[in-house]
Amino acid sequence: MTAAYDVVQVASLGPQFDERLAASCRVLQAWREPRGLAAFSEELRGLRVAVTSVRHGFTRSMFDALPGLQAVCSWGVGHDTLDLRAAAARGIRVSVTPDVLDDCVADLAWALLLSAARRTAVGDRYVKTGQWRALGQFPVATRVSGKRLGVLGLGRIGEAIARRGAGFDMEVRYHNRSPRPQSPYGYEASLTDLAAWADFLVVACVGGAATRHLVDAQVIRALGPQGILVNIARGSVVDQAAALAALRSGELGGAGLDVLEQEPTDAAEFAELDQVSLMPHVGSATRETRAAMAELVYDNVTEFLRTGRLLTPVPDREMQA
Ligand SMILES: O=CC(=O)O
Repeated sequence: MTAAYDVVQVASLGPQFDERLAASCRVLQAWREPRGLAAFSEELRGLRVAVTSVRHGFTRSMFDALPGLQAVCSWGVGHDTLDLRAAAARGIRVSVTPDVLDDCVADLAWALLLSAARRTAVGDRYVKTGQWRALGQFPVATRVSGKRLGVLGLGRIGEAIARRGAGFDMEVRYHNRSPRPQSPYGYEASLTDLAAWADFLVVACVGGAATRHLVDAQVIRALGPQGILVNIARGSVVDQAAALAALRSGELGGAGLDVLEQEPTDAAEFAELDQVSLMPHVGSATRETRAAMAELVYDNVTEFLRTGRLLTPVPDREMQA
């Protein structure tokens, strides 16, 4: 029996992507179907590929609804919302969109670092709300150039963040599960030691259970009253309650956070903290990078349908983790 569909798309990835994919293969656009996947059980029987995003994820029940599934192509570099164990158990391959977003995520890490240190977001409000004229000189902030940069997670994004440190004359060290022998940067075996050494600690590791609250009260205390914490990875990596308490008491100097434990949020608990710069989880959100990510999802789907191979599969060791 021939399948009615080749691909199920869980969520729209933008009209351009949706139309392009629908023009090249038989796609069930599941978000348009209020009846849910179960209503399509016959037509989905031979379906081989699912398209999703890190935001929409892919759960065990989605795998269960698709008995013929061979590959999941996800938009985004993270895979913490994709059930990799369920995929591995059935030999289903999973692709994400690495590499193409490294520069933009690294740029945003630096934007947040600079904003938290030099208070650019606060200064913007200061000028626009008339405080400059009313109150006079803006308070002095924290120097960035020549300082010490610690990177938690020296993967592709961590590397891009570290490279930018050279432009600010910074010494860079990092912490990973294991050292990277080819890396030009110093390795700290203990995250607490890295935080105690660093002026700025940037979190760039993967999310998920293995890294939950890796940045805990002890690491935050080690970073200290002059230290600034930047997180462009996942909110789950930082113990947010501990960070908030340390920011309020002055035990931590400042923070630049693109990700929080709950998303979306109005983050009322941060409202009074001028030493914190927030962004709404937009590390990769530039026109250019988002287009490149969509292109890579498309290329993975069409390559798999043609050859049975994915271009950017999640490595086997991470599928088993
Ligand atoms: O958070 C975004 C991503 O994983 O790409």
